[in-house]
Amino acid sequence: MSLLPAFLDLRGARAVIVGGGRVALRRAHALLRAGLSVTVVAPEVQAEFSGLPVTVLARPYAQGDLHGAALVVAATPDARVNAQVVAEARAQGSLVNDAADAARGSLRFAAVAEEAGVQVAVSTGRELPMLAQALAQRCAELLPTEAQLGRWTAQREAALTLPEPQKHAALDTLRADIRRALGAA
Ligand SMILES: C[C@@]1(CC(=O)O)c2cc3[nH]c(cc4nc(cc5[nH]c(cc(n2)[C@H]1CCC(=O)O)[C@@](C)(CC(=O)O)[C@@H]5CCC(=O)O)C(CC(=O)O)=C4CCC(=O)O)c(CCC(=O)O)c3CC(=O)O
Ligand SMILES: NC(=O)C1=CN([C@@H]2O[C@H](COP(=O)(O)OP(=O)(O)OC[C@H]3O[C@@H](n4cnc5c(N)ncnc54)[C@H](O)[C@@H]3O)[C@@H](O)[C@H]2O)C=CC1
Repeated sequence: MSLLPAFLDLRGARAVIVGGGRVALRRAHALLRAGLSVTVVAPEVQAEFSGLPVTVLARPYAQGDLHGAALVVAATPDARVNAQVVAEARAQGSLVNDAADAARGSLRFAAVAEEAGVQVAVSTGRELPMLAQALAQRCAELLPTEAQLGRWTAQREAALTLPEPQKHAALDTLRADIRRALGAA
């Protein structure tokens, strides 16, 4: 069995992060980049949170804090608290990540390479973040520039307006150009 590789559009959805440490901060950045509205619940939060557009509830997690959250992250060092968060999230049908024990949650975070909307996300299917990061870094070296993406997109759109068999030929040429640029056989 493998995980479902998918990219979620959760713009505007509510996310709750329980815990305010280094891991919570990384998760907050990822969720904000994806347009979610983030609330952090933790008695103490990293100073960097004050510069982010997040709502901070400066207290320990309590049952009910996850109400209305489409996505939940449990990122405290206390396995019992994380388990309560995962249970509440699952009971209300939210996606949930347990930062200390990924197998308990329904969502794992990936290492990501990104350029102008092209995203390559790596999961190792286990807990080997250094491999995920190294793979994402290699992928980042292959990502086309925004200008190149613009040219290829325009080329494809122009090809789609052609009648057959010119359309087919133009798409084949573009496919070959892209594969050559990326060093794909
Ligand atoms: C299962 C998973 C969590 C999930 O997604 O549910 C997980 C688990 C664990 N990570 C640990 C440690 C660290 N992880 C990082 C960094 C990243 N970790 C990420 C993903 C994942 N980490 C998921 C699996 C990914 C996969 O393998 O496919 C990345 C890719 C994405 C992200 O977190 O945003 C992100 C790079 C972000 C970037 O580069 O931007 C650093 C910092 C660093 O390296 O700089 C450290 C500290 C150094 C170290 O200890 O290595 C520990 C030990 C904890 C302990 O000490 O107890 C566990 C738990 C365990 O292994 O039990
Ligand atoms: N997935 C990953 O990449 C990694 C996961 N981890 C795991 O994630 C957990 C958190 O790691 P860090 O962020 O480094 O920890 P940290 O020690 O920097 O921060 C812990 C945070 O949890 C908060 N907290 C403690 N009890 C709480 C409660 N009852 N309710 C709400 N908040 C509470 C603290 O106030 C603090 O903000 C660790 O247990 C570790 O096992 C650690 C490193 C990487």
